[in-house]
Amino acid sequence: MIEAVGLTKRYGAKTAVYNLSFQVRPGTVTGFLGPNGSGKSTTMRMILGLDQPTTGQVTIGGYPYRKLPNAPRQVGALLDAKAVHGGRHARNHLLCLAQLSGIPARRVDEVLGVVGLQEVAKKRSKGFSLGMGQRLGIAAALLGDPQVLLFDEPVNGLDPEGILWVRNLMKSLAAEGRTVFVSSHLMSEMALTAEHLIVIGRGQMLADMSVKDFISHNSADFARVRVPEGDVQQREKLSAALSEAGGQVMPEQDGALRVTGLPLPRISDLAHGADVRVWELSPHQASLEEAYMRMTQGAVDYRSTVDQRAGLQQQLPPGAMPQPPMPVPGQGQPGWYAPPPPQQGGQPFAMPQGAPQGPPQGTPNPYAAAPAPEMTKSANDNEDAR
Ligand SMILES: Nc1ncnc2c1ncn2[C@@H]1O[C@H](COP(=O)(O)OP(=O)(O)OP(=O)(O)O)[C@@H](O)[C@H]1O
Repeated sequence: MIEAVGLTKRYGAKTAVYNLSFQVRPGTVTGFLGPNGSGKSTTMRMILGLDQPTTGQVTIGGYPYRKLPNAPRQVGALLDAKAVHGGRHARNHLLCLAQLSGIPARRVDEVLGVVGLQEVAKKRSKGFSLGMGQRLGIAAALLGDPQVLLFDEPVNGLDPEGILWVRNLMKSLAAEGRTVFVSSHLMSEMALTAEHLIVIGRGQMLADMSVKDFISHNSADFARVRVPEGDVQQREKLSAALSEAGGQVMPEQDGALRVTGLPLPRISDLAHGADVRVWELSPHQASLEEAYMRMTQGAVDYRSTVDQRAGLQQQLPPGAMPQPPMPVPGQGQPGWYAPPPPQQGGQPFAMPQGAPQGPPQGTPNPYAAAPAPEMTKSANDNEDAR
């Protein structure tokens, strides 16, 4: 099991990870989600002892990585698929790693088979495609047959078949009782791969719950109702009738109304009662990706100016109220999104039991005063910070 308690990492003035507490349990795939720059890689580096936490701690099986007996046999990781000696054959690369960790050479051929690189085992890795590089990185992670596996964005650059392969590999590793921690910024992919989710934004915990709970909390049913095109009066009349009956009504980009809190037959009756002609009345479910985007909306560091100016996010019809962004815990933003109450096995915005609930004493929350940056950051800022 991986356990983080109050994990915080600062690089100078930049706080990459703030007060993260979570557990990653064996026997399941745990997805680690967050937008670009949210602190996933930094967290993984701290788990692997490649970066020292500023405060807090993270352990694997009760030990910090650097104190873990026979670490390469216990923990395998794919952090950066490009971090290989490009001049070496794939097999030689793995052989070097195996020798360093006292792993027998036959295991190299085994893992080359597992990742499907036998045919190119004697090719130099600098000629590898991104997908082949990912496979080689996964092979390296599997070398020591470890019980704990960390994969940072393992499906990057893979084609659909490769993505399916990674998905099944992660699941089978977990089914063997291993601890599998996989980072991604794609909710849709994680929903298919993981059983448990840890979602962070700007280095802070946004959700720690099972995928099942995430789905039931976030994919609310709603109805879409459409009146004859351009008939604003009819639409307003219907909207008023539905609201009066206790429905929540939101105008959509294309002029339809999104209604929650009322069953379809009731909506139909209310429209009939209000003498409004309906062109469409259909049931829908908000997608998980949508829920994830909403959850991390206030915690995105890098956003296109085109996105902001032209409003690539859904354009609302005249008169509609835009939704304020999702508050990041500790940022003190007013929020419309009330996380649902904790349920069995699910703790939105929660810390695992026994972990500190607030920031460590004497550690001010670096996000408390800083509002979410409105301006676009360039990728160079990111590089400079490094
Ligand atoms: N060595 C470093 N020095 C300074 N800042 C850093 C360093 N490493 C990371 N950061 C900053 O910390 C923040 C978190 O970065 P990190 O790479 O952990 O995020 P991430 O969630 O893995 O992002 P991505 O999905 O883009 O890989 C970023 O703002 C990044 O610029």
